[in-house]
Amino acid sequence: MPSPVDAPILTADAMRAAEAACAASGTSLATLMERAGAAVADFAWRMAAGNPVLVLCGPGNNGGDGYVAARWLARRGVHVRVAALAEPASELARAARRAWGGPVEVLGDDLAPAPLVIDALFGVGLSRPLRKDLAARLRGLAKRRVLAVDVPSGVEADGVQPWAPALSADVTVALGALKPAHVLLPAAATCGKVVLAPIGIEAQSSLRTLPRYECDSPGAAAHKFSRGMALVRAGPMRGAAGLAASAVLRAGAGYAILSGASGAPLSAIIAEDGDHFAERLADERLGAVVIGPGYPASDALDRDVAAALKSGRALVLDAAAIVSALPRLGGAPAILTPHAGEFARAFPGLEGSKIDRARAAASKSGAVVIYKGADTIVAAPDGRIAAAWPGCPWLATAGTGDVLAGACAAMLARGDEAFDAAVAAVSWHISRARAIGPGLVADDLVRA
Ligand SMILES: NC(=O)C1=CN([C@@H]2O[C@H](COP(=O)(O)OP(=O)(O)OC[C@H]3O[C@@H](n4cnc5c(N)ncnc54)[C@H](OP(=O)(O)O)[C@@H]3O)[C@@H](O)[C@H]2O)[C@@H](O)CC1
Ligand SMILES: Nc1ncnc2c1ncn2[C@@H]1O[C@H](COP(=O)(O)OP(=O)(O)O)[C@@H](O)[C@H]1O
Ligand SMILES: [K+]
Repeated sequence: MPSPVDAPILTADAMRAAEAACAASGTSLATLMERAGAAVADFAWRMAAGNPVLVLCGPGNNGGDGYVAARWLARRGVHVRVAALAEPASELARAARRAWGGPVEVLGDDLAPAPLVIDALFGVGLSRPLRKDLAARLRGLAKRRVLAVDVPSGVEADGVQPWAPALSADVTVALGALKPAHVLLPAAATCGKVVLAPIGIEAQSSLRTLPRYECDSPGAAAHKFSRGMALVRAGPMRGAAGLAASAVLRAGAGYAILSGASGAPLSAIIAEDGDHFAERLADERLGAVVIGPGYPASDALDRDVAAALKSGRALVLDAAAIVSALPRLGGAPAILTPHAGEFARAFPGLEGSKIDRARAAASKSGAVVIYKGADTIVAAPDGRIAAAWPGCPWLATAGTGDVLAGACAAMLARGDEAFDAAVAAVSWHISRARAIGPGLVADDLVRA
């Protein structure tokens, strides 16, 4: 289910800093917790639809949010029970429990379930995986509707550790901002629908979810060259380059040239056999060049990559062209589009979450990196990052990456700077895939 659009994503440390800044500017943490619990209660009230609710509270402030939510639900007439894993360990959580004032059951093996379970056991403060006995007890509550407070308990918020929650959520209420775990696998797949409760925190972040894709119509005075010209270099597997060239046109550029192929899937593409690549690279109207789709590592690829780099054009480098170009990029405007295998070859030894690794790759290469996959991350060398979860799983089929490379070139040729072009291309790709849905093959993405 789509995440909130263009929403801030904060790590646990950044969240704590935002929380502290909020406190320093006069909004107490107790107020934030009150807002958080009230927001959770609001979503829970709608989800429960009149049915009883069971709130599971942990020892920290995530548990504190749970006690507050229970109080608000009871006030709205919901039949709500609370079960605690342990005594509250923070002053805020203790106060929230006192204010709840109702009975607190023990989260033991014999705990009776309820149609809606609110998971307020652990949030961003989780410091280790869930104990096996607790995980087993929680699994006994599965098959109920689950609303997770901030993150499903057991998930590490920064998305570095692959720890699994015992209960997958139907809805996760992200407090103040999204966390990396909401947009990175494996955790993201356990969050269900993620909704954002702003709670009044100033959540500034250069790490955000994808904006909505918006396609501007060409201006009334547009012509094919003003809409942008892109050149796709074909390797031995012509079909891949043909998909990329088709995507150049479908994603909104006005003119596509396929160099090194005698035919193209669309008649509108200028297909050129023979060696006119260098000549085309010199065309002043050229806005972007794609190399890599269907072009395995070879001396010929290295020569073409070198020529493209020398031309100073904005480049989209896919597959083997990424490793070929990397040592020679030198700050040239470029978008790299590696999938996981290509990323590991191009950027070995990086650590941290997928976001951390994408950020490091962009900073190291000086290029915009689209680290593809079900949880695609777009990273710019200046630190801007866009997270594309959830994508469209129907894209897991051959040739869709070639289409994405062509779409990147279209956005560059239309005049976007590299990060904006990459973000627009990823949004275009996913929105198109969603519109097609079941049975999608890569060619469908570039049909009318
Ligand atoms: N940011 C904001 O603006 C706001 C944040 N708010 C809320 O606060 C949440 C963060 O609260 P938090 O920092 O108190 O941490 P939390 O997640 O409750 O857990 C820490 C406790 O769990 C324990 N513990 C850890 N791992 C464990 C394990 N595997 N198994 C067992 N125990 C384990 C740990 O103990 P220890 O590690 O010391 O043993 C400690 O006692 C945040 O997610 C949001 O819901 C809102 O209230 C208001 C605005
Ligand atoms: N499970 C998935 N869910 C969403 N998107 C996916 C999934 N698997 C792959 N994709 C997307 O599909 C595309 C596949 O690209 P790639 O692996 O390069 O394929 P190819 O080289 O065959 O074109 C990428 O844009 C990737 O993000
Ligand atoms: K939780």
